[in-house]
Amino acid sequence: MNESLRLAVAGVGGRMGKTLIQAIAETADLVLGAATERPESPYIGQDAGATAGIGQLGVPVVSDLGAVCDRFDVLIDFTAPQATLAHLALCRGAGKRMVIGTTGLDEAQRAAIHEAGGTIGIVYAPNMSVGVNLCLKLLEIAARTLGDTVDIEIIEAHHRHKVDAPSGTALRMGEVMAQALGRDLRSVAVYGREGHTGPRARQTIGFATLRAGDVVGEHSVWFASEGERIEIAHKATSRMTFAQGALRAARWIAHRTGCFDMQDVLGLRGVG
Ligand SMILES: NC(=O)C1=CN([C@@H]2O[C@H](COP(=O)(O)OP(=O)(O)OC[C@H]3O[C@@H](n4cnc5c(N)ncnc54)[C@H](OP(=O)(O)O)[C@@H]3O)[C@@H](O)[C@H]2O)C=CC1
Ligand SMILES: O=C(O)C1=N[C@H](C(=O)O)C[C@H](O)C1
Repeated sequence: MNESLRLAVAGVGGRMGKTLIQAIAETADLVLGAATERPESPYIGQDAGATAGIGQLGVPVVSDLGAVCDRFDVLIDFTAPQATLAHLALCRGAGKRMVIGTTGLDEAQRAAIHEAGGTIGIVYAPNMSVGVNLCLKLLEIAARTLGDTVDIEIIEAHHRHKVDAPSGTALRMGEVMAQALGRDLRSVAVYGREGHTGPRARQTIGFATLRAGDVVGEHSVWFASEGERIEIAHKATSRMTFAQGALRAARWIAHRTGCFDMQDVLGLRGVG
């Protein structure tokens, strides 16, 4: 009989951390081996199941990931950039695989993750939902087909607690479309407009950010020309969709080395 894949979840007190604990507890082939939080967190010492509101799982929340490295095979990390980088160093040293969902990382931090893929297996994606990853493929095809005949605008909305903007997903959407169009996102991105902006330049890719209430995550891309507009949109209504994607990624990376994203996990790379 196959042994269960042992997972660790970092940031169990967070919105995604709690959802991940619930998802793992409902899954037969995966087992929670370790759970972490910040040293100052009130959840330290509590049972991870209690933290997630599902009763006892027999896994205490600890602050030192290094001390529990022998209890898991894959770490799932939806925390914050600095925490993720610290966890990356530990997992690299201990030869543990990672699924990273944290957004808001700078270029150097992203490069460090890709570099660690030379040693361990990592799935790193700003959005783990199947729907969003399918949308990324549709956006690539739409951008390639419509080319310079349309204005492209990305609109995203999230809950009031989100700390980074634009969302990691919106930025990835911009990267995918810029690449399909042979543009460099760093030179064509426009992050909001104010005052006398002048008319819009065709090559630009605009970003608009909304933060309000409890919105889980919504992304919509406009391809607009004179006389018509195409919209490709995705609305997440439950964080469980991200958690299920992360578990799928954990199973997929369990026996691989290298840095991948959800396009690889879902077999979408090179499609279209
Ligand atoms: N890729 C994807 O599909 C998705 C990505 N995300 C991203 O995931 C990240 C987390 O989102 P969300 O759950 O909403 O955020 P939360 O702020 O609710 O959760 C993050 C948790 O990580 C904890 N944390 C911070 N530092 C450490 C540390 N050193 N060790 C352990 N835990 C730590 C935080 O503790 P404290 O609050 O005490 O600081 C908090 O409990 C964000 O970057 C978000 O954009 C979110 C959803 C989907
Ligand atoms: O912070 C969130 O909540 C989310 N963050 C991700 C992002 O920045 O793209 C993904 C998802 O939309 C939810």
